[in-house]
Amino acid sequence: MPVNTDASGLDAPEEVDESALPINEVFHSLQGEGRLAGVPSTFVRTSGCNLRCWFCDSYHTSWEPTHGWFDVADVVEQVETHGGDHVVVTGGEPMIHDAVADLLSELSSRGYHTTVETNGTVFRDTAVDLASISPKLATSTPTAERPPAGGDADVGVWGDRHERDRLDYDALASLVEAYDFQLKFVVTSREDLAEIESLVDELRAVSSARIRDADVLLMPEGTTPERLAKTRGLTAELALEHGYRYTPRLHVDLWNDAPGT
Ligand SMILES: C[S@@+](CC[C@H](N)C(=O)[O-])C[C@H]1O[C@@H](n2cnc3c(N)ncnc32)[C@H](O)[C@@H]1O
Ligand SMILES: Nc1nc2[nH]cc(C(=O)O)c2c(=O)[nH]1
Ligand code: SF4
Ligand SMILES: [Mg+2]
Repeated sequence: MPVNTDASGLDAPEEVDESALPINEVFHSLQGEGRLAGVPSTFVRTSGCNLRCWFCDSYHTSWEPTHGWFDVADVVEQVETHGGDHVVVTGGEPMIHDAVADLLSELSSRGYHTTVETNGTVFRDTAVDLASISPKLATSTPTAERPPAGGDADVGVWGDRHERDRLDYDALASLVEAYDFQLKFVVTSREDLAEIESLVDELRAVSSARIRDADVLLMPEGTTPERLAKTRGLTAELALEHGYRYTPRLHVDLWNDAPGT
């Protein structure tokens, strides 16, 4: 499915019904991140996000959302053309959309293994085989010194909103209690480790789920092999220091994070 260039925002046209989703792209690739890294998977990328990480590798779903509106049935049809049995629903933030719950249960009823890539701020009761949760750390917040990587959008209003909304322990607790999960943190700085440790401790305290250190994955920040070459050493070091897991970004190593990969 081609990327739609309607960048006018996320308001659905009048004629679009509630079962429609803003879709940025559907493509087949290898899962590049996390404990299913290397598994051939079809990716459904919704558009629109409630946060604005400065480093967002999907700028065209957050800072400048582009999309077309498609019914759940059309999206499922697109997925079926790619074959395979693993689907990754990502974004943008897929869980902000009501219709994503229908998409996931429809995919599941057709026998697909479903992963949701989510920032962990919204819980939905649906069919998720792996909740791949990436809570956002203080170092993700856009500032004048850390403007968005993809363009020159104004960080003022979004900096405050991102900082206010990036962590929701009720949503995080519901996600880890309801689903098999991984907690996948983007690392940009040594100071991230203390925040990750206290966040995981707090989540252990407020949820009934068992959270093992092996469920916590540290991922280097970067959308190019050159940038990853700079961030992965520190990320591996912090993973070893605490006993957390390290995850690579295979799609960046292999394909430079090009669209459709
Ligand atoms: C684009 S996000 C979409 C899903 C959801 N909004 C989220 O942030 O989890 C997919 C994954 O890419 C990660 N990510 C985004 N930009 C990144 C970057 N520059 N380097 C490393 N990981 C990044 C996110 O943390 C998340 O795990
Ligand atoms: N190959 C590949 N693996 C991925 N894992 C998570 C991705 C995402 O953008 O959510 C992603 C992606 O964009 N491409
Ligand atoms: S939460 Fe995810 S999609 Fe939203 S800005 Fe951050 S990385 Fe991008
Ligand atoms: Mg990506």
